[in-house]
Amino acid sequence: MSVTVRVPAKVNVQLAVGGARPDGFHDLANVFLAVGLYDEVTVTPADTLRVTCEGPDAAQVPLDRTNLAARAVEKLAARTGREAHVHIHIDKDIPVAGGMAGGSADGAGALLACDALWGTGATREELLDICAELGSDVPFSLVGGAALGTGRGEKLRVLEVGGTFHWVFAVADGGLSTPAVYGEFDRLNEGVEVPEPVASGGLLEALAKGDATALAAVLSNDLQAAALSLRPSLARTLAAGTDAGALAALVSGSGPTTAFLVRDAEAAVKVADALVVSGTCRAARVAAGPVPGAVVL
Ligand SMILES: C[C@@](CO)(OP(=O)(O)O)[C@H](O)COP(=O)(O)OP(=O)(O)OC[C@H]1O[C@@H](n2ccc(N)nc2=O)[C@H](O)[C@@H]1O
Ligand SMILES: Nc1ncnc2c1ncn2[C@@H]1O[C@H](COP(=O)(O)OP(=O)(O)O)[C@@H](O)[C@H]1O
Repeated sequence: MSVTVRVPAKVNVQLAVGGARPDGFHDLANVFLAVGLYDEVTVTPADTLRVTCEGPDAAQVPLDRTNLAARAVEKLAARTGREAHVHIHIDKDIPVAGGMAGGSADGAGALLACDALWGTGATREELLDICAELGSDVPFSLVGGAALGTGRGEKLRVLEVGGTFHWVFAVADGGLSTPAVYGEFDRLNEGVEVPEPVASGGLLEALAKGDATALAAVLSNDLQAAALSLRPSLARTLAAGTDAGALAALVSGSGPTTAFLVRDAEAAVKVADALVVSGTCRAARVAAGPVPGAVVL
């Protein structure tokens, strides 16, 4: 018997970053939107813990115990007094190290899949606690939809969204390390009093109304300057998307994936084609959101 869970990628429509905390993390006002690009995680009983992965970026995914899906299963097994003896298979469509929380998606997916496989009876709160231990973005991968993440991003408040937003994602060659981008943020802000991160009222209103034009005017990412500093060529990708008619362009989270908000599904195809023709990215993907978080198929 196997259980398969489907988990979406995310884009940060606002990522407000505070100064570095004593524990090395940064306080955030992180407005997440789950979008329809998915990984599927399948767990099957086995003699030992094993991870396999397929998909265009599979070669970049670690298959040892550092894989977030393996770590999630080990944590759930330890908490519920079981052996973590499962084969985890990841069918990966989310770009790796792209600022779209693919590893977090696999962690949340493996957790939910093993919870169902083993019938642990863990509460939603217990599963969210394990997610928060795994990484700042993992709780949102479980919950999906749209949410404001505070603390290091793990404390979630679900947000109402009044419509569907259409996006194009330009996938870059190679990834960017999340700690390296936060480190570059600190370097760029040396000697600066970084303000407390606060969610924008206008942005929450635009989300609630489902108003893409209003959302486009207020999208923001405090990590964008750091990502561009480490990968200056992303400026050309951002320009190619806006030249092609995107309402707005920004780096997705820590990057290097760039995200383009567009008016509708038709505009998405046009902007994606133009991005590919521009030669400024490896691939362009079309997706809409919000979509639900991790679900058992
Ligand atoms: C930037 C964001 C935006 O949603 O995601 P990505 O764009 O990378 O997917 C997140 O903050 C990434 O969350 P996640 O990838 O779960 O990070 P974690 O595993 O918790 O932490 C990895 C490292 O990132 C840095 N980090 C992470 C979160 C945070 N609030 N402050 C930090 O400084 C720390 O250096 C930490 O050691
Ligand atoms: N299941 C997983 N899928 C992808 N990457 C993983 C996974 N488990 C651990 N990792 C590690 O996490 C790093 C960040 O990957 P990912 O979560 O895709 O990007 P990001 O943090 O930019 O959203 C990768 O470079 C990889 O070493």
